[in-house]
Amino acid sequence: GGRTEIMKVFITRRIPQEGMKILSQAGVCKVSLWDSDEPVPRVELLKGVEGAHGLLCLLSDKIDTEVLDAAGPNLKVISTLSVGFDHMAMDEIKKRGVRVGYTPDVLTDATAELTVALLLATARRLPEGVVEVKNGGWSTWKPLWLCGYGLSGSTVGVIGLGRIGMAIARRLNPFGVKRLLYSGRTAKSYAAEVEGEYVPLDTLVSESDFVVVSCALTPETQGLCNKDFFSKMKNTAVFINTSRGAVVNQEDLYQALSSGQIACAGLDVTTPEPLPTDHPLLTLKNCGEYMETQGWKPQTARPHDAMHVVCGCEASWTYCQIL
Ligand SMILES: O=C(O)C(=O)CO
Repeated sequence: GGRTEIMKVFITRRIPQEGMKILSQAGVCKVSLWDSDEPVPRVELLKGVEGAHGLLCLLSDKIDTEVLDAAGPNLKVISTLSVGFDHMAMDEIKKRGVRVGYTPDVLTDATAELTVALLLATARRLPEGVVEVKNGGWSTWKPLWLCGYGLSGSTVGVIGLGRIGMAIARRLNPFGVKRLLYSGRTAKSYAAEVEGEYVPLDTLVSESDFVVVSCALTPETQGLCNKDFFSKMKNTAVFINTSRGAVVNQEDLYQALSSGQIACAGLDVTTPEPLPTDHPLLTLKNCGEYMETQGWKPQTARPHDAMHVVCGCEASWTYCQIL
């Protein structure tokens, strides 16, 4: 047999043993890694990739021209342990003939479950309820206190009906959603399964009671949710983002929440992540990164919503029927 060229592989974080085993059993890799649960510092990344044939990176590593230059001409393949790949300069990587691997689908169910959890928690004001139970704010049951927003009979708008958007739509529909709108670059044939209506973004934003962002971060979606966007939303609308922080202009979101332009927001993603603990968004009761509103106005709740109170064990109350 011929000589086997030894491939230098740099890994930017401590990864599961199974992954390390695959690389070592291949018998052709000389692996070095940043052996920590914390992101590799930039200088160490630049040093670590030097002469590497392969790079295994994470979301937190910006893979740009500088990193590619530092790696040099050996570099053949980059794998990212992530679903998103907005942290990588794809054009530059392709130009250099470097192949890219990623891990689509591993987080589809998890992200969809998290999105539903975040949506329900935000709309039903769970974190606020927990705080009120613990701090004694819950004095007695009050019909108009901590009113929330209901999915039943609502219009849900999904921005980006990809794998994750579809998984979210499938899970939300059984809650009695009346209309499922979606927007994106193209209409999707598979949207029929969730009775999704392909609409222009403006229509989605102005007609939805829940706006769910599940698109990729691209130059087109960067800062998509801005002042203009929030100004078109209903005052009673709930905003949920589980995509990327940079899809949202956070100053504009803060204004929309603090002025009562929109009802509340649940954020799984922010810029930066996590937000500094003194960030204005974290001062709002109507913003969950979980965060609900100083600007909350019971009179803006739709009638059936005023009938639902979430606080401690008290889950709901409906109009009395005459028996
Ligand atoms: O894998 C990704 O893209 C993620 O956002 C993980 O949180």
